Amino acid sequence: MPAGDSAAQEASRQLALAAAHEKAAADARATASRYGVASATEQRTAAALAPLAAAGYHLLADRQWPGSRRAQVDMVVVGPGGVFIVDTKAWADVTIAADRIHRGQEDVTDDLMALADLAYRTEGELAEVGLAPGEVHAVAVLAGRSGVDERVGPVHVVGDRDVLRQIARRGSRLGTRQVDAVLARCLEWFTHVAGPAPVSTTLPEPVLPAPRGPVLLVDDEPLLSEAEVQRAMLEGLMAEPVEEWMAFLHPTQARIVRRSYNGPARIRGAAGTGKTVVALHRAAYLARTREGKVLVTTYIRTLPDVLRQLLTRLAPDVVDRVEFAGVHETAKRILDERGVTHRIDGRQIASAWTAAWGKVAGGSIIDTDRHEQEYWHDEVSYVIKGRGLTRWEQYADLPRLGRRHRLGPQQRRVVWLLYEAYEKELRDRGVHDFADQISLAEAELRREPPTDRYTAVVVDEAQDLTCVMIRMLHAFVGDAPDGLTLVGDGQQTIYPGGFTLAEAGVSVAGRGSVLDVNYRNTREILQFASLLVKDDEFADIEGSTARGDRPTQVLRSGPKPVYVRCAGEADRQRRMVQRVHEVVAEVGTNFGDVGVLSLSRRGVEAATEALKKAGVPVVNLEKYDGVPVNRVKVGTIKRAKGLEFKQVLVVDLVASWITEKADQLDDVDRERRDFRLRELYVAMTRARDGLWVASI
Ligand SMILES: Nc1ncnc2c1ncn2[C@@H]1O[C@H](COP(=O)(O)OP(=O)(O)OP(=O)(O)O)[C@@H](O)[C@H]1O
Repeated sequence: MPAGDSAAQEASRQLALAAAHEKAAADARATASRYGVASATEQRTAAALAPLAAAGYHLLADRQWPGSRRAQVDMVVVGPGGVFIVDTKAWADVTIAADRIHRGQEDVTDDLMALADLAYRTEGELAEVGLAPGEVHAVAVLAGRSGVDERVGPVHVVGDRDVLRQIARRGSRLGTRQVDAVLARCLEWFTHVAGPAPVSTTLPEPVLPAPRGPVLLVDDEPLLSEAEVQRAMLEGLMAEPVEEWMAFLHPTQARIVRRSYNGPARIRGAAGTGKTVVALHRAAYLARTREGKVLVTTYIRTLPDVLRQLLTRLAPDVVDRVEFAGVHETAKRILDERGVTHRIDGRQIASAWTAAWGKVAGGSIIDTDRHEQEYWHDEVSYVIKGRGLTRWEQYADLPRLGRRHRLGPQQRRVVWLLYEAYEKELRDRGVHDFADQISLAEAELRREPPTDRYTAVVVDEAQDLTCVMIRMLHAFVGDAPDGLTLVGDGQQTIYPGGFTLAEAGVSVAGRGSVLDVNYRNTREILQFASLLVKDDEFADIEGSTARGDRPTQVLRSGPKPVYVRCAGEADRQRRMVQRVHEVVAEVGTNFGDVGVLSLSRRGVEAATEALKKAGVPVVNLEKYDGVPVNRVKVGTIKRAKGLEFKQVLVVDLVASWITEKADQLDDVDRERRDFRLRELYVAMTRARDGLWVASI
């Protein structure tokens, strides 16, 4: 090869090398400038958050992005207000609209979704120590901005002047013990970044100029004045602390809240095991993670108000995406929206029943002194209408689940005639009863299925619902994943009309979860109440005859329940008033912590009168909506479903109800006894600390 050729080759090699160096230099400069901005803005966020350390927060910096070898999390903040995964963005020209975020023309929403995904995975990790999912927050901080308070999906977008206030205002949701548990888990989950990535030595290291001091702020403006910092911190300190269960759960509960069920699911557990707690957290979780509204419903009309109050404190961010309504209210809304006329008129309904009874049943073989008319009314309302029966053949040999008193063909025939007559009387008066309201709504939803009215339906105290009610609620969501969640306890079944989910067209096979730690009652109260139902069997909605779930753990203990045998009604009222005065004299117990419960309305009236006469402030449970009020709550046991009180007084027991032997009773009395004892069991398990039962 001629010498000139090799010189030319070497020259071009050198030129190529020089070009490679130039390119490497340009790349390094670009990276450096990115790091420069990032570190300056991150430092600014860190400076903004620093005052949180004085309020029990831990600021974790330089943490690895779990699951990624290179990416880092700017800052993880763990403290009384929960866990915040903070990512600072040095983005100019940011606009947020319709759940998307743009940087100039560029849609950078996906960038934030990576943060959302990390928060979601972190929720799962921290559920293992019991942290409720709503306590993990993804926060994107816009450097140099203030007055920003937006959401892009699950990510909270704030300015760096706002971030302190946004975190501090969460207040005190976790105690020190819980913060420690969460922190320990976070330190494992977000590992410390070991050191810088190895540097390639192919190119000679450049000689760097001496540093001219750290770059701390993007601009010279101070981030927040001392007064602003104090104001932000004070807001958090003034916020009322939430109850423990609102932020911290048993790991089993936390896992169930987030569990994905590929269709309708059932969550069961004995009284006081946190079913309502899980139902509320799950509703919030579903509202947070899905588009659309979540319905929380139950049979008792007044309970949804109480649940709404709780969710307002538990998950204020999503409370407006969760609808609370009793099943009848839900049916009414559908009928009103769809223009289906229906008229409910209590007086007309009662008169239709009386007329039908008089025409068909009075003096017949079902009109005996073994049953009050109420029994047959329940047979029509719950067993026939509740199960949606419209043809005699359906009823003729129907297994009447949960109703022990067997009916022969003749009796059934009369019951059916009574039903027919009652329906005619209702129609003649132009009215519907409450069971009609449900079946009309169910038929309407079947006729024209709703497209996206609710993304999920969560039913609390599901054992109280009739078959048609379940069908109606199922129609909202069908078998969609996580669509229908039924939460309840068959042991607390106090209405007749048992049915199986198969009959309602719902399958929860393989999608069941059980809670088994009692958080509410003391061991002593639970032992006392459980005696009532120790040999009880009930028709379970999953199709078997079941015995109640028993908690494997009862966390609290306290004084033994008090059972008093009174000389008569007057003596009972006197002792009841005395007991109320005794318990409110205890430290930490007020009138508002006391529930006086009765099987009958008559018992409620008598107790109310006696308490009022003694100057004790009372509120009827029918009027109680969960807003704390310092009055003794008086009501029927049915109204007390799902509620709890520090002190419970059960005021209209008859001694023989407890002592009578089940095997010495016939079917009629046995059935009556089963329902009565289950109802008393519900009453007694409302008590957290103290139980007082009076009989005559
Ligand atoms: N993880 C928890 N930590 C602390 N308290 C809890 C927890 N879970 C539940 N509780 C408390 O236990 C009590 C019972 O909870 P909840 O009302 O949800 O039970 P439930 O199973 O729905 O009861 P029931 O069926 O008898 O109505 C409530 O006071 C609740 O706050």
